[in-house]
Amino acid sequence: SLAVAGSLVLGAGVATAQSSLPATGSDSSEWSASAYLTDDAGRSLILRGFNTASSAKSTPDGMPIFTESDLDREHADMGTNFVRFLISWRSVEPEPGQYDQAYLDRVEQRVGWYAERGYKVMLDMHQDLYSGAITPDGKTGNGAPAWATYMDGLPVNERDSWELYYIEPGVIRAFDNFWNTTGKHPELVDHYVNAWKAVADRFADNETVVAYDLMNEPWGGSLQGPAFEAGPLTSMYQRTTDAIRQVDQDSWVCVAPQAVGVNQGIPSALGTIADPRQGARRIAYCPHLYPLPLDLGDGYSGFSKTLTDATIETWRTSIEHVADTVLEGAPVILGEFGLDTTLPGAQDYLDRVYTVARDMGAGVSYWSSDRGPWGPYLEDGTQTILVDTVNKPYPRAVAGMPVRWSSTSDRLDLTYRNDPAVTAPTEIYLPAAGFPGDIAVQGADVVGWDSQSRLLTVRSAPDAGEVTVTVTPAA
Ligand SMILES: CN(C)c1ccc(C(=O)NC[C@H]2N[C@H](CO)[C@@H](O)[C@@H]2O)cc1
Repeated sequence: SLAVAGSLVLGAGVATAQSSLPATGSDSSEWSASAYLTDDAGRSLILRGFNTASSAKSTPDGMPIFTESDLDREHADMGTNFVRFLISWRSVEPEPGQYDQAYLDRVEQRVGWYAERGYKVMLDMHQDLYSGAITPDGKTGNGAPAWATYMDGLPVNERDSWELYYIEPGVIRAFDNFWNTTGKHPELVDHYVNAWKAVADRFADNETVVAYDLMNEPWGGSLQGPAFEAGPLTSMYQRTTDAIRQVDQDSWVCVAPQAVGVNQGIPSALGTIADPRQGARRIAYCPHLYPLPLDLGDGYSGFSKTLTDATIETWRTSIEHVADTVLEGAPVILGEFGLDTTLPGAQDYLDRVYTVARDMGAGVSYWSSDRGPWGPYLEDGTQTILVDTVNKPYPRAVAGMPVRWSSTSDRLDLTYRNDPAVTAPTEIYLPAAGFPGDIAVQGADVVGWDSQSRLLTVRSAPDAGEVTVTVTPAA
């Protein structure tokens, strides 16, 4: 048990340091963050977690191959607080107009796992290649149900790499019918909109579900670029937002640009989305980042690194234009980024992207938690470099607007403009690796320390204005 006397937390070795500490040289980069998702207490959320999981694309019950003990391990090893949880239209609406409540029960059970561990959840209506129905074995694509898959008899030839199925005639036609580019199937987007409404109706009052990611990596079929993004994609997003708001006023609606090109840094032509809710908009922007040079296999080294760095900068400019201007100051969640962690320079790439995301104020859901060299654990459970990369001190929930923060393995510096209307404390994760013993806090009063979840909570005076908190191991 903890006895809290003033700003000292007795019995847990956490003290408010008196001496002034030199600021660490944090990695220089341009800070641009201006918007965050907030929790029910009004705190700015800094979200760090994974996509869970690609395995859900093919399981009969639509659930990821990811157990509650897998989540316990992720939480204990990395202190994550967020998940982009993959759901699918085929599972929500297995037959036209019939919503599978047993499936939503399974989703709600997983959401409960995350809730019990202090996570926030974004539900991702995931598709790749439109549907499992594009090939007879059902193993190539995922997302749409078979009844919504109209290829009009056009072929889907076998391809060596999965991405190339996107340009197969049958797949392009399935997308063209979904977007009603053919003029033959206006009902498909109607169904998609209403499937989302059914999901939102289930989770509207669940404070753990903080956002809905309306479509994974949209593809326009024969419509590409502005004709697609500013046309049927923006229209579907608006219709879905309007439908969700009929049942859920408070969850964030997250919209993503088309994947091809924008994942690699090309500007998006997505149109604005109006939010009919009472009060401030709750539209977020959820792009992905996959620099093309990294796909060529040279890793993050040499000329590939030069090109990748250029991609990251152009990508950031493009993302911030859409978030700040088109979507009127929308918070950003980097819905996906990742690489084979065994590639040369992988550690530097991971550090670079997490730094850029920090400075953009972006949440991050790494692709993905699935076992293998891309993820935190190999098939046999061995850790990859990702575990120590993610397992760093970070502020998870801030009682105001973050101005800047940085951390190393054994130090965290956070400056924020205190919001006197937010009474909940600021919450900071401190890994045992860097904080094995007593903890020193400068610049704020310690409210509590939870040694199980390794969460430090601190509070400033309501009139504190701009606050700088520094947390280090006690001398
Ligand atoms: C041609 N098109 C439309 C295309 C090509 C490649 C990707 C992709 O690699 N995406 C990156 C990762 N995202 C998915 C899951 O959302 C993963 O399977 C990919 O590795 C997307 C679309």
